[in-house]
Amino acid sequence: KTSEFLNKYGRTYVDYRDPHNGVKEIATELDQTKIKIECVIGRGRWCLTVCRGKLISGKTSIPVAVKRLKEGASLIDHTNFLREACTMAQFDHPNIIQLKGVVTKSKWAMIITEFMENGSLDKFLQGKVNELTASRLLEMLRGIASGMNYLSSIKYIHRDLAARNILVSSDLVCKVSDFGLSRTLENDPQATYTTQGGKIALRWTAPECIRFRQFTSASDVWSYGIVMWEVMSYGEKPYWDMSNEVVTEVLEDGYRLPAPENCPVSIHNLMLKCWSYEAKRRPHPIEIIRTLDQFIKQPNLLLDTKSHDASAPLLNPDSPTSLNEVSTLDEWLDMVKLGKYRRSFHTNGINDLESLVHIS
Ligand SMILES: Cc1ccc(-c2c(C)sc(NC(=O)CCCC(=O)O)c2C(N)=O)cc1C
Repeated sequence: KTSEFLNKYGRTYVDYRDPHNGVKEIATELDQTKIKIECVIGRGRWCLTVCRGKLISGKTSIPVAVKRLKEGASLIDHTNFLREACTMAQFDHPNIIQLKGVVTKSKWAMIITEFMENGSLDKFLQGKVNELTASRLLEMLRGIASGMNYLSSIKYIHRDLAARNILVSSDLVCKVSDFGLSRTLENDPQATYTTQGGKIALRWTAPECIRFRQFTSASDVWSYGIVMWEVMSYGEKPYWDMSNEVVTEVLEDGYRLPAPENCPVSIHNLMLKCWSYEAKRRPHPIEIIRTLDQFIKQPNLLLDTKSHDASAPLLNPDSPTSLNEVSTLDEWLDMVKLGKYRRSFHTNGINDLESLVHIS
């Protein structure tokens, strides 16, 4: 059905304005009696649950995940819910979560997908700190880049690429998830309101989206760069406990996240390219795939100097940072234009050059 649809409409994505009708056209209506719910694995808003279950077909059954929406849910919840199904039904790629079908003819509306045993990527990595090889991490990143490239090829802009919205299968294949909702970001706990009233996950969002709401596939590439940083730092929170205001300021001043601990400089350089202020200077997803393929096939290319400490201050790749040229911390802060963050350094116990040298 999906391939017919995409052939009929070409490789472009269709944004269903009325998913209540669209879902019948594009998604497979499953027989509710063939879905056996086993347990709840997650809860969204009061009306939404995510369950593990089995989809029975003939004598066999396959593990599935089931998002269920209660009958009493609002029209907006129902519309968002079915929009996610309409969106997923149009995708067909190994790194995009696969829709098995929907149930719309019961008191619970359901979206049924493949079961992703290892759950969300951020939590998976937080439980595996320093346990995965660099090539495994790069393979995961390559899969996500491949999924992002596919979305870009059918003109779908995700708007909320983040490790929390990537799912991990039992064999560690990463798949992009969380569609439909990314139109509104309503349910993303990391999303906050901008001064103009929009809702975005600021730490993952390109500057032009924050300032002008200009979401494009190039702004998805910025978010992908943050996902790269999350993966290489095993699920660390981007910009740590810096406030959203300070994050916005440091980015405008040209600062970027430093390389995570043990992250090869060449991988960090790829992140920095994804964080080019100008959208047109960011790499196309296909370039990202080719670069990662090179590093996976020739790991010796990664034997460049590794970053030795994750707590180094945010990098401004264009400014001098030599400590030989100053005699006090305040002089150094002014030299690297970090004077306005003096308080943050002091509250974090960095009061003199000695303590600064220690962290860097
Ligand atoms: C439409 C859709 C999108 C995503 C999912 C989904 C989650 C939101 S979370 C999870 N899988 C896990 O968390 C695995 C947990 C393992 C365990 O605790 O036993 C999935 C998923 N697809 O597997 C679900 C749907 C329906």
